[in-house]
Amino acid sequence: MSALHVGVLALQGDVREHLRMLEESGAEATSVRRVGELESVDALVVPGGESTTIDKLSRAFDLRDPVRDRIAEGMPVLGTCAGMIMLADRIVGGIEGQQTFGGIDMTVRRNAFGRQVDSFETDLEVAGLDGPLHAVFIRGPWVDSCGPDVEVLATVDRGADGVHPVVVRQGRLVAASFHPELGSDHRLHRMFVDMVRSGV
Ligand SMILES: NC(=O)CC[C@H](N)C(=O)O
Repeated sequence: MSALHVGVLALQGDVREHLRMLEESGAEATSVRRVGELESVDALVVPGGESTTIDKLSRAFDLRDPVRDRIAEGMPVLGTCAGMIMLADRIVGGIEGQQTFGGIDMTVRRNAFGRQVDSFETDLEVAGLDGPLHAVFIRGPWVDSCGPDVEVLATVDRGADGVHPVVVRQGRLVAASFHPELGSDHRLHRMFVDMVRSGV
């Protein structure tokens, strides 16, 4: 089996943790900071961190358009937390002028879980995974609305605040509101690596 090269966008955020998770899931993982590095990978992870910073740096490093082009060509991408925001076609609660790579027909709400509970952990049922996934949310977004081509793989029930998608997939783009790179559960990374390997 030939090696699968998965990059982690290394402008800001949880880069090292994703590299480790990907390696432990059977991929060869490298950080991506330059266009040449982007060209050498089969798939990309956009980590959690701060979406406004990732947006600004991606433009400063001339990576924004190349990432958008690769997404348009079908490169698989896993976006987590701020990375989910970067994959959204639309944002609520962004700062003035904030841009995304886009690709998933959804509107995400930044810092959606509110001040009291902006960081919390829960056990999530995720479609396709065997048993609940322990999910760490750190000022994460949720999906306010999404188009018909978006598959919702997990939701969180916030009681009076409603039920909101927190893991979604559209084609070869997967986005999660939380931080699957924290802890020791590799199943979301493995699902992504398997998806990239199988080419569907
Ligand atoms: N942990 C995270 O990635 C937080 C995301 C952050 N609130 C943002 O808007 O980018």
